[in-house]
Amino acid sequence: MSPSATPLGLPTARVLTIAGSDSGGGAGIQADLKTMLAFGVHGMSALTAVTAQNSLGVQGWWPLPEEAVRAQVRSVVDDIGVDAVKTGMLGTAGTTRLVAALLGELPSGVPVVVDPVCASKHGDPLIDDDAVDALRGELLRVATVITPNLPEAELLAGRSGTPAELAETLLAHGPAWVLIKGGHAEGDPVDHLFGADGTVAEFAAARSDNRHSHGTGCTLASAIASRLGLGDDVVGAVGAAKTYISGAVAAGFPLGAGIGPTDHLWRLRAHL
Ligand SMILES: Nc1ncnc2c1ncn2[C@@H]1O[C@H](COP(=O)(O)OP(=O)(O)OP(=O)(O)O)[C@@H](O)[C@H]1O
Ligand SMILES: Cc1ncc(CO)c(N)n1
Repeated sequence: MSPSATPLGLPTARVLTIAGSDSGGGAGIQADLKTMLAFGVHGMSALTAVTAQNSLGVQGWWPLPEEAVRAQVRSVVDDIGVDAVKTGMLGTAGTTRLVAALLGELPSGVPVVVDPVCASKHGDPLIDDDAVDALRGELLRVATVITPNLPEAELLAGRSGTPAELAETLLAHGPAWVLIKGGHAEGDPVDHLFGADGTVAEFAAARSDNRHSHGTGCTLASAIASRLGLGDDVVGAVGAAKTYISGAVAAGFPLGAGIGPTDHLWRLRAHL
């Protein structure tokens, strides 16, 4: 669908990310806004937490006051408006509950992509233990699509199992779609999409042996939100996002001594 087909007939879509900051620039808000730019949409942000983070791991994180999160979301929604929303690191149980409530107040039909971020690529926690219940009990039900990786799907489902079994448990918590990402599995990364309406789809790609894959989850979810904001259906949006993340991982580059970022500009690099 062309960008001129956004709900308000605007030349682009307005997409809001509610997420944490990654000082290293590869994940979080920074990845989200870069991805949105690459998809030609207008990216906006509500910051939930600040992390001190680099290619080696997360050295610390600090939540923002809930009042600040509420004010950022309201400022954007009340004036500029949103065609799609993506959530990432929410950090605390209180912020998770607040964001669920704010998303419940959105005009009906605004797609919401929930990336249930629990840990960084290095396994460093990005969420308090007691926030998992809030994620499962309050955030999933306001989501159009949730995008857990395998460990997150098992944590939220409270069990292990095949992607189909995990998705069945997660769909019971209320999201319309569950996309279980395969980046953590052996072999080529296959992402499995399940709809509450019974739709099942698989998105496969060749595994890139590039280790510089910091922020893949944030990037994929923001790409899905961007395409949904532009009017794609969920299957189309996930397909476009998968193509984008596959190219971005393959082009990821070595910044720092550990896991570097993906290249959000990989499609345009040759033209710069
Ligand atoms: N090495 C790889 N090659 C190609 N695609 C990959 C690779 N690693 C991950 N992906 C893809 O990236 C997307 C994100 O998956 P992943 O499981 O890495 O998410 P994540 O763990 O939430 O990421 P992060 O926590 O780093 O943000 C998926 O579409 C997955 O298939
Ligand atoms: C701020 C932030 N959000 C999400 C992730 C998950 O990759 C990360 N590493 N940092």
